[in-house]
Amino acid sequence: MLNILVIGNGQCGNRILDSINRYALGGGRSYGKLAKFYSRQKFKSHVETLAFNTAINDLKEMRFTKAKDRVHISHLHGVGANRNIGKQVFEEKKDIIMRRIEEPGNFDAAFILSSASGGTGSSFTPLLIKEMKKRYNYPVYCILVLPFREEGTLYLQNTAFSIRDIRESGADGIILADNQYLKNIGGNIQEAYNRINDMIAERILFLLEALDSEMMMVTDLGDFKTVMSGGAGLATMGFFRANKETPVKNAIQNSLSPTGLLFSTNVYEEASRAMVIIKGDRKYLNMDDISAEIIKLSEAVGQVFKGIVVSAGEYPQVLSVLTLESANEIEKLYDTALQAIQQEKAKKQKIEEEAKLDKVISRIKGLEPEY
Ligand SMILES: Nc1nc2c(ncn2[C@@H]2O[C@H](COP(=O)(O)OP(=O)(O)OP(=O)(O)O)[C@@H](O)[C@H]2O)c(=O)[nH]1
Repeated sequence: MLNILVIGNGQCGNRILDSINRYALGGGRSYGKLAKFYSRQKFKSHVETLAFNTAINDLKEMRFTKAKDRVHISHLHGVGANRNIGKQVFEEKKDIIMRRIEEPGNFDAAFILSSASGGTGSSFTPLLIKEMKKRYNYPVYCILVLPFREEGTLYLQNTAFSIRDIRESGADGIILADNQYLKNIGGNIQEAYNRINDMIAERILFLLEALDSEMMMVTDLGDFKTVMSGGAGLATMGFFRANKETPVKNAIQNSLSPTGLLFSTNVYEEASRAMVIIKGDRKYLNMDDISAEIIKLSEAVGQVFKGIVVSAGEYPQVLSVLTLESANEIEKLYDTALQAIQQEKAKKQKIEEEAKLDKVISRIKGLEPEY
């Protein structure tokens, strides 16, 4: 049995973690009130979850995560998208945070969930990973949510710097989910968040379950590590749940297409290594079709690990994990972020100039005009 630690940092990270716990408790949102009392989760692995936040209200909003797993790192009501303050708070409260991570014992792997663009999550995450990599020798993966591009200059510049910081933190890989890419999901903003969070949660839970399953064709944590160590340190995930009419080869294709992916990429051009896990009843798993799809992918990508989990009565479900050697979308995001940084810099200069003007004007302080 695998020992897994899942941490959610900041509001976005907390909410995705809560969605994971909701699924693990059996689904429906109405389960929430009971979570605090009947917190027996249906994880196959031994999974510990922890939520960190500077804003107590974000932690209170969680409904499916045990109260003892929600850790308030007190600092006003959040750090207001300021990563410098976030970093300072982390350093001040590092001992409390690391003690909480230490408590449940050792792990086989950890996953840290966060937005790239807010203040708390995006500043805590790289520092936390750095600290964990210093102390423990298990892999630490980050699941990073990119902002809607119209959310403003501060969020864009935070994204550019937090991706850089996480890459430099020693993280064993960054799995990207992009709000902008997933925004067509429909509904108002809260519904869109919930659905995006559920998509991420579903993929993580499927991955954890599969890595801890008896497989007909085996992929394990070792293969996952190999996949994640490929490419440029960035990855994404795809998933597709077939119905009776969907042949398994279409389910595989869909998990690799915009229908299933969490981030905009052409996997046949940008992926560097992949893992494809297929679960379902034997009668739906046509091995020739599966092999043909995997060969097609490995001809484009290079190394593809294939796992098959037999599950009686189920239509095929396919999870793909892909590391990327290039990411056109990230290049575009950095172009926009660069403009945002320059805009913020120009604004600051203007404020400084105005301050100079204040000084000039203050020279007549206490004086009256003489006529
Ligand atoms: N997918 C998804 N994105 C979210 C959610 N909540 C916030 N975000 C995104 O996260 C970014 C803001 O980061 P937050 O996680 O709210 O910020 P924080 O880490 O709590 O930091 P501060 O509030 O500044 O202290 C924005 O780009 C939002 O679009 C959510 O529930 N789901």
